[in-house]
Amino acid sequence: MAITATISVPITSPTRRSLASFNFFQSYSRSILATRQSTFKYPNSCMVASSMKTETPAKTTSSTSFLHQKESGFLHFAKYHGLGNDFVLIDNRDSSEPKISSEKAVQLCDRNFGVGADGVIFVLPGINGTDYTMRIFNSDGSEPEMCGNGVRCFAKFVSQLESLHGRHSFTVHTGAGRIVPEVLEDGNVKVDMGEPILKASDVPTKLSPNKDHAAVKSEIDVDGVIWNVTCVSMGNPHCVSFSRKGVQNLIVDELNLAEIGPKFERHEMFPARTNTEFVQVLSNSHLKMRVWERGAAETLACGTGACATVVAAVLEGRAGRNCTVDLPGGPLQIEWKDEDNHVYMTGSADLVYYGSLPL
Ligand SMILES: N[C@@H](CCC[C@H](N)C(=O)O)C(=O)O
Repeated sequence: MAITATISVPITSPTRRSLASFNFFQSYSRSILATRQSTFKYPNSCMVASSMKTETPAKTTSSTSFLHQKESGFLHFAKYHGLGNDFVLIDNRDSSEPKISSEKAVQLCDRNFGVGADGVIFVLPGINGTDYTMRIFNSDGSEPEMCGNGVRCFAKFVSQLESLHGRHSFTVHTGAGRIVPEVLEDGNVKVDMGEPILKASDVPTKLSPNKDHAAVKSEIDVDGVIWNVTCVSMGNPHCVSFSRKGVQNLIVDELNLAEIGPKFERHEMFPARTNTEFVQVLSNSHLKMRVWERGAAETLACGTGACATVVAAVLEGRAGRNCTVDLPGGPLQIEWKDEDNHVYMTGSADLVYYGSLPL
């Protein structure tokens, strides 16, 4: 099969993983049409959502951009990552149905035979009064309700599509309800992730509630080992563990996630499967976390997981409401605010490259 792919690489140096993806194109393409470009091109905006808030909303007037190419038969995408949790982003603003199927998303996410990513994210028209809708397929093709690193990447992608600069925010409809990302002056993204769901049956978990309808520091038998877990939903389900029988504070680097992660993910106590966070407390405001994601295996970071971790740490009395969470891919700042019960996540989201593939 003759495949023609184009890639535009931003001036920032690509990560180890993106180089792998770049190599994929090199080996699979009969011709590579585009190489490095030294500046981003910000196109004219074709759709700016009504409730979008911008401070100093400067719009450039440069004519075309890679992302606005519309040849039929080609899928144009941007590859982004949030702390190494990487995604293929697709501009789907002209239709409320995703441009590709979940099966195709699985192929794209394959790190050997595809682009390579933890998920595929679509920017769709807003519903219920929001500016946009975000949908996502995990790398196994399942569709989660929400993705924290993904929504930061989504925000940066929308900023590029709409040529927005300076500080600005917009509303995003997700399976977890209305989420509000705000792109900050320094390029980081702060996201109002809404309220955590603690009622055990809503997480969902079959573990018996033991504190205000929530499962907090509950015992669970995973293949003969007794772990303590607190279950939290950030729209998607999380099971957070700081300890297991005989070990009061986990040393997360010692854990074999490839072995234990799948056993949590498909444990009978989690009817919708679960994401699992393994957490080491470094101080009252500093946590170290590794994650086994539902539908995506171990990833370098998980935004909803970091939020669930801070909520669980507060519920177990292990840390305060404002924490830095160190993930294998880098840090996230998480605050569970007392005043409004919302969780706020701040972190980076970076463009890796643009690409095209035949559909
Ligand atoms: N990595 C994401 C979470 C993605 C969804 C998750 N795998 C699920 O199935 O719930 C994040 O940053 O939150």
